[in-house]
Amino acid sequence: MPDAFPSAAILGTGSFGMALAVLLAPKLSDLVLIGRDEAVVDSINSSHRNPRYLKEIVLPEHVRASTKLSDAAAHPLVLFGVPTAATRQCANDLVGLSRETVLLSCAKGIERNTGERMSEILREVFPHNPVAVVSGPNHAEEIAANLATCAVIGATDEALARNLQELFTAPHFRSYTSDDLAGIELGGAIKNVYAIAAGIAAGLGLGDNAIAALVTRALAEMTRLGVALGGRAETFAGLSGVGDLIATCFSKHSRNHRVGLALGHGKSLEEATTSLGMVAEGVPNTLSIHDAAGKAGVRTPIIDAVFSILYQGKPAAHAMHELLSRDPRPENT
Ligand SMILES: NC(=O)C1=CN([C@@H]2O[C@H](COP(=O)(O)OP(=O)(O)OC[C@H]3O[C@@H](n4cnc5c(N)ncnc54)[C@H](OP(=O)(O)O)[C@@H]3O)[C@@H](O)[C@H]2O)C=CC1
Ligand SMILES: O=C(CO)COP(=O)(O)O
Repeated sequence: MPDAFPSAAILGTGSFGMALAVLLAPKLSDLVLIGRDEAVVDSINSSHRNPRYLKEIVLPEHVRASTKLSDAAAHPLVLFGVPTAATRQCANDLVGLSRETVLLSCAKGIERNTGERMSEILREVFPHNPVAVVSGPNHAEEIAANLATCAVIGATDEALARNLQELFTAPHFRSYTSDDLAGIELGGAIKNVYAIAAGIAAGLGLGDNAIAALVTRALAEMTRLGVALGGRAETFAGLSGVGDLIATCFSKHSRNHRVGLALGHGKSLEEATTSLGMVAEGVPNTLSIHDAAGKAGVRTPIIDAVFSILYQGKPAAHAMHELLSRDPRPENT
C-alpha cells in the first residue's frame, strides 16, 4: 500500500518545527519547513542547521526550507508548528490547498479572543479539509535528540488517525490514537499554566512535597475545567493530560517552567519572557484559559493564582500562601 503521506510541509522553523522535521524526515521523501525568517531559511538550505533554534541539530539533507507559505500547497500534509497566537493568521494566508490536504495542529494553547482550540480555527478556515491534532510529553530538545517518547494523535476519522499514527511511529517514538480532540488540545493548553505555577513554586524554594501537591491538584483542576470545556475525563489521565503536565512541570527544557522559576526568583514577567527568546504559551494562555474558566463557571484556584501573579502584580509568595490558606474541602470535589 502506498504511504498516505509521502511528503509534508511544516509551518514554523522554531524549536518544535525543527524537532518534527528530525522525527518525520526519515519517513518522507520531501519535507519543507516554512518560516518567516530568511536567515533561518537560508541557513537550513545551505548548512542544514537553524542558527536560532536547536542550533546543534543537523537536519537530514532532503529537508528544505522556504519563506513561501504557498509551497505548502504541494504536500498532502501540512503541520502547524507556529505558536497559537499565529495559527489563525498563518491559516488565513495559506491559500491554494486542495480539499484533501490534511491539516495537523501541533501547537498548545487556545485563542486569546475567542477561546477556540486550534483545530476549531483550522476547521473554520478550511471547512472541507481533514483536521487532526498531536500532543503529549514532547519536548523538542529530546525529540530532536532521538530520545524516546509517546504522543497521542487526535482525529475523528479512524483511517486518518491510523495513517498519522503510522507516520508518527519510529523506533524511539510511539503514538496512540483518540477521537477526543477537545480533551487532547485542552490538556496541552492548560498544562502550560501549571508549568508556570510549578516553576514559581520551585523558584520560591518550596520543597518536593509542595510541588507534588501542586501538580496533583493541578491535574484535578485541569480535568474539571477540561471536561466543562468539552474534553473527556479519561483524556486528561492520558499522554496529553497528566503525561505532558509531568513533562513540563518537572523539566529543565520547559520554557513555561523557566518563566515560572524566574518569577519565583523575583524577576518581572517582562524580564522572564525576554530572556527566554522562545514562546512560552502559558503566558498568553493564562489570560485565555482564565477567561474560559470564568465563562464556564469553573473553580480554578491555581489558574487564578498564576493570573494574579502574571497580570495583577500579586507577589508570588503571597499568591502561593493564599492557595494554601483557602477554606478546607474534601479531596474529590
Ligand atoms: N518546543 C517544544 O518542546 C514544543 C512546542 N510545542 C508547541 O509548538 C508551538 C510552537 O512552539 P515552538 O516551536 O517551541 O516555539 P519557538 O519559540 O521555538 O518558535 C516559534 C516559531 O514560530 C514562528 N512564529 C512566531 N510567531 C509567528 C507569526 N506570527 N507568524 C509566523 N511564524 C511565527 C517563529 O518565527 P521567528 O523565529 O521568526 O520568530 C518560530 O519559527 C507552541 O504552541 C508550543 O506550545 C508543542 C510541543 C513541544
Ligand atoms: O509542550 C511541551 C513539551 O511537551 C513544551 O513545553 P514548554 O513550551 O513549556 O517548553
